[in-house]
Amino acid sequence: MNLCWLTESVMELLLPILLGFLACLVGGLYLLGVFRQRRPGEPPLDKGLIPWLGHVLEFRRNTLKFLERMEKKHGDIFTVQLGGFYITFLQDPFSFGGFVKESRDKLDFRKVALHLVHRVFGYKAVEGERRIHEMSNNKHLKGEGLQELTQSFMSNLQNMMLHNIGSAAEDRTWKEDGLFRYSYNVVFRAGYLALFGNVPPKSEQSEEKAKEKDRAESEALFHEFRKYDQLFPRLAYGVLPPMEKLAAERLKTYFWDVLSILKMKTKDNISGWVWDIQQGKEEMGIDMSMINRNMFMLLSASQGNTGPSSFWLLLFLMKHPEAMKAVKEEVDKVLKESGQEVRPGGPMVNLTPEMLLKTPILDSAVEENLRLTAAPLLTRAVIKDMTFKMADGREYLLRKGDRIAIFPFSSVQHDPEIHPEPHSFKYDRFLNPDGTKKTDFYKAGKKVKYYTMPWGSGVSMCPGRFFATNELKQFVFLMLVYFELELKNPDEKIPEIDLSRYGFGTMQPVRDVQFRYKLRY
Ligand code: HEM
Repeated sequence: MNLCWLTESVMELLLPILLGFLACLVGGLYLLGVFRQRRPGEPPLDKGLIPWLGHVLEFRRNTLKFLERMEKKHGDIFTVQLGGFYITFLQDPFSFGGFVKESRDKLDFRKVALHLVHRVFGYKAVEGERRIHEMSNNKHLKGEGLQELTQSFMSNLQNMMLHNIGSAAEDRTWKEDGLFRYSYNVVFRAGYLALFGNVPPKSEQSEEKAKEKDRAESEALFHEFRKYDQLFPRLAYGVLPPMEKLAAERLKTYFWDVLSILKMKTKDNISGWVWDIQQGKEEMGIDMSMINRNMFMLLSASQGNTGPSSFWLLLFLMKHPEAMKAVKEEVDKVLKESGQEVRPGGPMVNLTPEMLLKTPILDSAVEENLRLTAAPLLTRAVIKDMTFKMADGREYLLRKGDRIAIFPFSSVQHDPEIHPEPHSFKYDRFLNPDGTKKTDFYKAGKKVKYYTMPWGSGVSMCPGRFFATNELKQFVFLMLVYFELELKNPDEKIPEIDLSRYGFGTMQPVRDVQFRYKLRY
């Protein structure tokens, strides 16, 4: 009798614990994705062998190869498990319209972006702030605002590239540098100064001193930025080891301080783009420390891709003499028509926004360069259960809480049907025989609307694309009109790309390439 009572009491005590344990186990298995099955009407599901992680290791190792493998296995739409997320990849470019144009209440870009910017920049976005960005983007990264910014980039570029040219005999000797280091350094610093402002001169005589300070401060900033840049992909994936996590925290604090509102308000020539965003946020009552973090985001978005892109562009031109010849002839012609020339002791060449409109060959080379090296992953959160319609009429169910993504680098930019010999740099790929811009590209006999997407598309399309294009063109233009360039080893192969950066914009090389330059005249 007593024993029975004891057993009953123990059971009474244990049952809730057992049930709790069971619930945790089921919940845990659920989170690990063990119960997830493909439902009728959904795209093929591939969870991978490792619970919760799914395919994330292979995906991170080489996104391009992984997606090619999945496409071969499942076709042009499939869902894979990646670190706890279920992401549907859409590989059919004809169906991109449904991704790009779908309303925000079904497919939302913001949700994905907010998660990333919090992890990478420590920034928490505030309801209603997007309007401030949109207004500033429209006013300062297009039209007249863009012209002003382009002009400001030009004078800062001259300061970075040409400050030490004079009549010294040294100018006529070859200088050697790493092409990646040189291009990224110069374009980053000129872009940063154009957007975030210059050190103000204290008197007439000290203008040169102020320029010198601009060079020194921007050099220090670039140095720290490169450290952050190298941590970036692993920081974004949340896989930094503890020591590097500490280093990333230290770097974040450095940038929040250097780019802080207080420091910035001591500068001259702050761009309208940065100023309006900062003012708009102050007026909204957003905390100063958050605005400082936002400034770091703007620095990273605006400077993280343009420098690496300028490196690839110069390298491709140097490796392809026929392209170099065509671009050189074009820039020399535009310079001559503007009535300017490069001569010893003469005024610096000023490349105006009007001159930048007269370079179709360089435009095509820039576009081709981005096709080969810009590899963003475009992702949207699925906000509610929905049906996704493919261009050929197939329909697939997408689940609330999942994500959908496109990786145009593989699905269009390297598709041999759309771009024959997709791994080759063909400077005139985006030129019609009559010299106008080529926009007609075909797959299976049908015209492809999204034939290259270095800037993303739709709501999240890069607002800085016109400025970035101008920056690339200005940099190459000055390099070609002022300098003779050559690779230290003309037979050197184009370096492989660092695969860990797939998905984060412009790719970087695994190693630098040495080059030499000296004044042309
Ligand atoms: C070659 C240079 C550049 C490339 C390849 C590039 C590419 C991109 C891409 C692919 C995205 C969005 C991707 C997505 O949908 O998630 C983006 C976003 C952005 N870019 Fe750029 N970009 C470049 C230069 C610039 C410059 C110079 C600026 C500013 C002056 C800039 C400002 C931004 C901003 C603010 C965003 C975020 C937009 C948003 O939140 O909606 N970018 N960029």
